[in-house]
Amino acid sequence: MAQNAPFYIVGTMSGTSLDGLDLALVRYQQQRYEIIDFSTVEFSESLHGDLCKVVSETQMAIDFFMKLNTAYTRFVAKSIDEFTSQHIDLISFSGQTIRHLPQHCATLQLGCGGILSSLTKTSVVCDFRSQDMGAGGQGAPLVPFVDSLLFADVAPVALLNIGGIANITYISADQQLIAFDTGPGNMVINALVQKLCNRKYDANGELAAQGKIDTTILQRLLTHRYFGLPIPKSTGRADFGANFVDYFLENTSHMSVEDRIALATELSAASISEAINEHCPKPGKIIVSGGGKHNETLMNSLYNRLPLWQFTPINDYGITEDAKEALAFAILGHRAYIGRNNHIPQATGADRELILGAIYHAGK
Ligand SMILES: Nc1ncnc2c1ncn2[C@@H]1O[C@H](COP(=O)(O)OP(=O)(O)OP(=O)(O)O)[C@@H](O)[C@H]1O
Ligand SMILES: CC(=O)N[C@H]1[C@@H]2OC[C@@H](O2)[C@@H](O)[C@@H]1O[C@H](C)C(=O)O
Repeated sequence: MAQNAPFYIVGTMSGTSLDGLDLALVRYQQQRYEIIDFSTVEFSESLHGDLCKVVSETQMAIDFFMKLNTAYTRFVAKSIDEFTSQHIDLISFSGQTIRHLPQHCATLQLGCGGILSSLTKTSVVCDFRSQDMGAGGQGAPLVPFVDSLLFADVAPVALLNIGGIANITYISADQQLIAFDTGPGNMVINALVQKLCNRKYDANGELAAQGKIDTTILQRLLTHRYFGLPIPKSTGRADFGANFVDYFLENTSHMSVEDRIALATELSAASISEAINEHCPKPGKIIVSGGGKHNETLMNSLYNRLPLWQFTPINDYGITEDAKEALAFAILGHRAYIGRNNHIPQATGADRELILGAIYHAGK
């Protein structure tokens, strides 16, 4: 291939919110990555139901799991096929995390890169997390590598992604990087809204805006073990899934729906801002991405709690806020494919720098 010929990558991301599959078509040319197209494909009702089941049950039949693994992979293949008519050189497949137990050196993503490669007749990079874990890392977060590639010039800067789980990358003026998951982003809010209002999420934070925050219970919730752990650290449903939501509901049974959702929203804002105040020494720009950016009540609380930080739209850097993680995986996968480093060990606690991702070549 001519050295300056464009190389097209599809990055996939389906995160802890289980709201669908994000796809970014990314062009790599002259050492630059550019998003050409982006789409979110909602899971079908039956796939969504099965995914919810698999992430919430502790025991499950192996046949159910295996069939779901293939069904999810077929869904990804079909979604990519319908997403673009552009010839694709590489798919970078993040998989769907269904369990994350870093203390046991265990993280499990649904999705089979080999099947995806055969179905799409395209090379696939997948399984980004396991090698990092084997080297003593948390297996997450991995996007900080991309943050450092794209945003080191504007340091001091914090990149905050508010998905189901919220995570932060901080790059200091002297280019030191720290990164970790701060705790719940939308995960607890979504669970409450789904349980109490039969809606998917609190659109624009409107329910939370009508509630009052019980600061005593908020302080109690902030004593959760995870918030006190040292960094680097990562989390997921094991910490903030069904068990935590049950605990939350028990402690707030006297409260109105709006007050409960306001409290869950404030828990996210408080845990994010306390983590930033504790670990990010010098305020600078803060660039927010992920679906939580659309929750105005959550964002207003962050603006109030972080007055010294300069909130800057990620769109100023040519990236739409919903597309960032899919773009990031496109970049991680492409780097693996061309044999270049795509890993920052201090973000995960790994003991060495690696090139993360397993590669399935498409064949002729
Ligand atoms: N208009 C909106 N108002 C409020 N919240 C919204 C809105 N749009 C999206 N969200 C929230 O954002 C969530 C999706 O965010 P996102 O796609 O970034 O998460 P994810 O990638 O699944 O999670 P993670 O980054 O933890 O893997 C939705 O489930 C919802 O809670
Ligand atoms: C194990 C896992 O899938 N972790 C996700 C999750 O979603 C957000 C947060 O928790 C982050 O640690 C990670 O995803 C991002 C994309 C990452 O690896 O950087």
